[in-house]
Amino acid sequence: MLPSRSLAGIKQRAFMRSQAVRRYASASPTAAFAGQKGSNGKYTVTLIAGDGIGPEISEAVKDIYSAAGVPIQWEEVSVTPILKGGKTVIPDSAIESVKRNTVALKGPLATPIGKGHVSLNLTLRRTFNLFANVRPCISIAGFKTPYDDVNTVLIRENTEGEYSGIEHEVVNGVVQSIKLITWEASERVARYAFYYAQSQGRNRVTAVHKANIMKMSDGMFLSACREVSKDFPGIQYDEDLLDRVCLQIVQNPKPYADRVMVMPNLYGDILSDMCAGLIGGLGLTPSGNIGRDASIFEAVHGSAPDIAGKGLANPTALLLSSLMMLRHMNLDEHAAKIEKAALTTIAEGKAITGDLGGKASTGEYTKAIIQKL
Ligand SMILES: NC(=O)C1=CN([C@@H]2O[C@H](COP(=O)(O)OP(=O)(O)OC[C@H]3O[C@@H](n4cnc5c(N)ncnc54)[C@H](O)[C@@H]3O)[C@@H](O)[C@H]2O)C=CC1
Ligand SMILES: O=C(O)CCC(=O)C(=O)O
Repeated sequence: MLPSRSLAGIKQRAFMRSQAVRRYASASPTAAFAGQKGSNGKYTVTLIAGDGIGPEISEAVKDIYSAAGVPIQWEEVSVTPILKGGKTVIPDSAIESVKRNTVALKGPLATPIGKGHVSLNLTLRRTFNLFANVRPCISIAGFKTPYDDVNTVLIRENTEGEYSGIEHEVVNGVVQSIKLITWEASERVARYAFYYAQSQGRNRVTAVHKANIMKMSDGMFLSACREVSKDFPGIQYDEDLLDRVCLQIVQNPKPYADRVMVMPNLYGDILSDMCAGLIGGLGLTPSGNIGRDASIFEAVHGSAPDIAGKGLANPTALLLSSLMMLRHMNLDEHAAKIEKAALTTIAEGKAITGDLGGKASTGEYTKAIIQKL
């Protein structure tokens, strides 16, 4: 089915136009937050602390939120996988919590390499049909990196593609991994990317692909993007090859400023780590997994086992992810206050973590942010 101009779609476009432009925004027309404050005046948000550095950076976010008086109470759940009917699944209590609260903040979850249980990150995205993964990558003013003008947003299809998890051995020594692309998921993420661009004042959407090689799968992804682009005449649309984008953005990120790039799953995973390198590393890049019934916010980075438990982790990426969450919950004032304190702390450079060239521990950096609130 090709996308149509429904009344609901027109209403949503009007709604999104009325939204203010915000830096780490989630722009989620399909998952408008409908949570209610409890009798204590607070919203309940699910917290999955995660593995490796997850507990340390989650603690930092909790401390900053307490100090800033954010009206949120955390419902901490464990996602330690359990075996059910021969399958690895996430405990029902965690699933129920996310369903009930419709928003969650998630620390990184480790996945065994080449063996063991399936990725719980991917399981969560599939369980809640979190179809768009929004990954803003924006230079931090005052923090010196080779470029100071990176300002792009990657939107990654988040439920299928190369991460469909359909793998099998055909015969001994021959394995097959299926890249599944559907029109429905491609159209849905493309539409979200255009909504996002429109609501955030970004005037261009680029579909990133390898349809020269994967003519049918990426070819259909592009067709879906082209169809959706017709509904957004005010937004420029173009297409570019993934390898060219990688080369060009590391040589000169300026032409990619103010645009949104939408792409299949794996490309978004890799390109977002590469873009993180342009602004100072994985300690700085947030993301939001957006769905219709729930949204889960998490850093782009993983569990960083090499530094876990040493007080070296930079909590900024998780903190900025949580600010996307606050904006999704219409708690913009709280988000703006915390964002200013964090970005000023980084720009000052006196109390920054080792990954940014500083000497501060996670705790010292957290305290410096709290002092600025
Ligand atoms: N969404 C998620 O939960 C993700 C989970 N993972 C999982 O995480 C585990 C580790 O993956 P890696 O490939 O090592 O990637 P990673 O992102 O955990 O670490 C890559 C490098 O960046 C550094 N780093 C990452 N976050 C940092 C932070 N906040 N502060 C300071 N330095 C930071 C690490 O120390 C490491 O040197 C794997 O099991 C992987 O599957 C990986 C990516 C995303
Ligand atoms: O699930 C994992 O362990 C890695 C996932 C990942 O890198 C991502 O999709 O962001």
